[in-house]
Formats: sequence, C-alpha cells, structure tokens
Amino acid sequence: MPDSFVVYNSAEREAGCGRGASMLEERMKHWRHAFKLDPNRALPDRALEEVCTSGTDAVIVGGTDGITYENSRRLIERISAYPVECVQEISDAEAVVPGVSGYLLPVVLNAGSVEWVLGAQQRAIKRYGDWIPWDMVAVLGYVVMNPASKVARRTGSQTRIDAEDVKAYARMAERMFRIPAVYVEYSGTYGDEKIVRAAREGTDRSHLFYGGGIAGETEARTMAKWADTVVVGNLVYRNVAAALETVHQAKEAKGGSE
Ligand SMILES: CC(C)=CCC/C(C)=C/CC/C(C)=C/CC/C(C)=C/CC/C(C)=C/CC/C(C)=C/CC/C(C)=C/COP(=O)(O)OP(=O)(O)O
Ligand SMILES: O=P(O)(O)OC[C@@H](O)CO
Ligand SMILES: [Mg+2]
Repeated sequence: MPDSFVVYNSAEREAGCGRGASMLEERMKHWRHAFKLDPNRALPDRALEEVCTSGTDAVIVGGTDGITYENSRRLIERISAYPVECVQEISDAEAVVPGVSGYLLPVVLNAGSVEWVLGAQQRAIKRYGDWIPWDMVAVLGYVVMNPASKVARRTGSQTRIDAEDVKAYARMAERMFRIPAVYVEYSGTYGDEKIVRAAREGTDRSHLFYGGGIAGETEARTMAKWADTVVVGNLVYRNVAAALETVHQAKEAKGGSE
C-alpha cells in the first residue's frame, strides 16, 4: 500500500455504513453528465483542460485493461489542477490512488463468474480493510450489453439478454442488494434505447447510469431521457469538440428520475 494513504479516523470510516447513503452517493444523485477517462490512453493537456472545464458533473478515471497505479495517479494528478469532481473507478485493486473525492466500485450483475460479482471485491476489502473510507464509496451494479467490449470479454458477461432481463437485474440491484446505482454499459457501441428504458422501469431509487457509443448531441439527449447520468468515454479521444457538446445536451434533457 502506498505510504501516502490518508489515515481515516473511526468516525469517518464508519460514516455511511448502515446509515443511509454515503456522501459520494448523495453527490452522485446530481450528476447528469460524466466523462470517463482512461489512464491507459494519452490525452493532450489542451483536451484535458477542455474536458475538466466543460461543465460536466464529474470525471471518472477508469478502464478495463492496462490500468496501473502509476498511470492512474498521473492522470488523477493532472485532473486535480481543475475544480471538477474526480472519482476513481476501481477495476484493479493494485491501482487504488489516494486523494480523489470518491471511489466507484463495480459489480457486474450479468458476469459469467462470481469472480466479478464478489471475488475481486472480497479480496480487495480483505486487503484494504479498515482503510476504506466508506463515505467516499459508491457501488455500481453493471449490466454489460456489448459482447465485443473488453469489459464483456474480461468478465464473461451474459449479453444475450432482453429488456425484461435487464429490468429484473435493475430491480434485483435495487431491492435485493440495495445497490445505489445501476450502470447499463454498452462500452464502445451505442445501445438500445428500449434496454435503457427497461432499466429505468426497474429502478425507483437507484441512480441509473448509461454509457456506450455516445457520438454527439443526439445520442446524449436520447439516453438522458431515461438515464440519470450519461457517461461519455471514447468520444473524448476521437473528437473532443463533439464530446464537449454532449454536456449541455445531457444536462438540459428532461428525463432520468425527474
Ligand atoms: C485509503 C484509501 C484511499 C483506500 C481506498 C480503499 C478502496 C476504495 C478500496 C477498494 C475496495 C474494493 C472493493 C475494490 C474493488 C476491487 C475490484 C478489482 C473489483 C472488480 C471490479 C470489476 C468488476 C472489474 C471488471 C471490469 C469493469 C467492470 C471495469 C469498470 C470500468 C469499465 C466498464 C470501463 C470500460 O472499459 P472498456 O470500455 O471495456 O475498455 P477500455 O478500457 O478500453 O475503454
Ligand atoms: O467509451 P464509451 O463507448 O463512450 O463508453 C463509456 C463508458 O460507459 C465506458 O465504461
Ligand atoms: Mg474506455
């Protein structure tokens, strides 16, 4: 564990445990738009500045492969120059970086193996134990839909599922496991609106994220009708100007759980 880890006192550690939503979950409820930046991909300073000052609600640092402590720390340090909320989404327990304002912990609800629902998480909790600042944590219940994505291949996700299956996963996340957020993940491809709508129908309280293939304003506006937060990833690296346009579309669209 890096030496620079902050020591949390017991009151801070306990905050959010069994006492309602964590502080990160509370802030997350107001996110309409987020960018997801990959520590394993290069982004010029100018583009990073534009992303961080775009008016987006949060910058999520994470990806599926090639994620290390060093590349995550470097990217987080660059983002910290700007007054935007920066959270780390942990896909590898070795890469946890202190100093962000929150941690997103993924669970893949339709994974092909218990490893991605409980296994990796249990080992990380065993390793970090008392160091975990639970008030700065939010769990994301992923439903992974694009079979060609790295995340689907890594987790063996069962992607041949229909809208009723997705609705049931969303309900299960919210009602059985009390997971504060459901994430419909089409990483790399634009998704089916009916699927996102089904996830919306399955959730009353859980926050709904949509991510995947947002290529401009139209896609952002469409998915923001159902999702509380629209996440834009690859577009930042392909066409930063188009990525910036998605911010106001997602924020102005009426939808989500409004
Ligand atoms: C003191 C201090 C700072 C302590 C911090 C302690 C802390 C917060 C500890 C963490 C505890 C914990 C439970 C961590 C989770 C550990 C872990 C490894 C869980 C498994 C996560 C998981 C299911 C990974 C599978 C992949 C996945 C779902 C990744 C999420 C991100 C994602 C979907 C990215 C999209 O990637 P993709 O587009 O497919 O590919 P690219 O990267 O090419 O874009
Ligand atoms: O990279 P894209 O396809 O925009 O997807 C964003 C995000 O949902 C990835 O986890
Ligand atoms: Mg990505």
